[in-house]
Amino acid sequence: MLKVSGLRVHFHNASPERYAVNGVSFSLKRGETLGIVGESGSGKTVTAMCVSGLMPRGKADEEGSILLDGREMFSCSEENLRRIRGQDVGVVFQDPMTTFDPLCRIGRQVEEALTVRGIPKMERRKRAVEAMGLAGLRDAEELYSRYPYELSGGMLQRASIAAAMITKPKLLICDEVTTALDVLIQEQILELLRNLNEDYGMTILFISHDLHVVKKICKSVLVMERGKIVERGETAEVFARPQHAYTKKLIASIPTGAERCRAYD
Ligand SMILES: Nc1ncnc2c1ncn2[C@@H]1O[C@H](COP(=O)(O)OP(=O)(O)OP(=O)(O)O)[C@@H](O)[C@H]1O
Repeated sequence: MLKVSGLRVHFHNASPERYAVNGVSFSLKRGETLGIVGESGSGKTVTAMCVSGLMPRGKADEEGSILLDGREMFSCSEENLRRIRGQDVGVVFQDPMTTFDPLCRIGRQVEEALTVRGIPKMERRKRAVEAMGLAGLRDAEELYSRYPYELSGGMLQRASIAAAMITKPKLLICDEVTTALDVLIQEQILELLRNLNEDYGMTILFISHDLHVVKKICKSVLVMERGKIVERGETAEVFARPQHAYTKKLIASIPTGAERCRAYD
């Protein structure tokens, strides 16, 4: 479904030899869950932005190929990219607090991808309530009319997943979606994503700096360091037998369960 080949990205304001992404290739089959892990600045988000067609125009040189269902993303017009994003690719970001406009009711924002496609109001509302329910928001009908400040961080993240899912995209890209949430809420969001994958066959590209989180949701994983993939494989296998020194370092930096709990005491 997704085939990325020789992706290279160089920001115009970076030094000539510094590539944000430097020769990344991978593919993703329908229904798979693939994680991308790596430290801050390793190129995970830039890779995801290229795949979702969100790279800011005129700021970087991009090379390589990204085929989404056989369609080359790099040759798409801005309008087509917007359509693909609204229809085939859903994206969820780290901070649900900044995803939503504080002055606009939640339901209206969840259904935005349908608004731009000209779907009538009643149909939009019905589908927004459905998507919010699917994302595990109870009383979705009532929450539809609430404002963002009336929802907790976990509820807002569920609402942003609902917004990304409303068009039933083929691919859901999750960029650090649990990072801003506390441990219990993290678990609930991971469970929601697991269900979306298992029950609805949703294909997920899951980006995180935290291998521990990736292990819980992704069947396979790519490890990125300084713009390159240094290791890839089944997540369980990479965990059990990491080959690259950088992967070993990432695994060693994962806090134990007890340490994670203490951090939230
Ligand atoms: N708009 C931009 N302009 C210039 N350089 C950028 C821009 N966005 C990202 N970069 C650079 O690209 C490189 C990769 O960044 P990227 O955001 O993909 O890293 P990351 O692995 O996702 O880390 P983080 O988790 O901190 O976002 C970094 O060196 C970063 O400074």
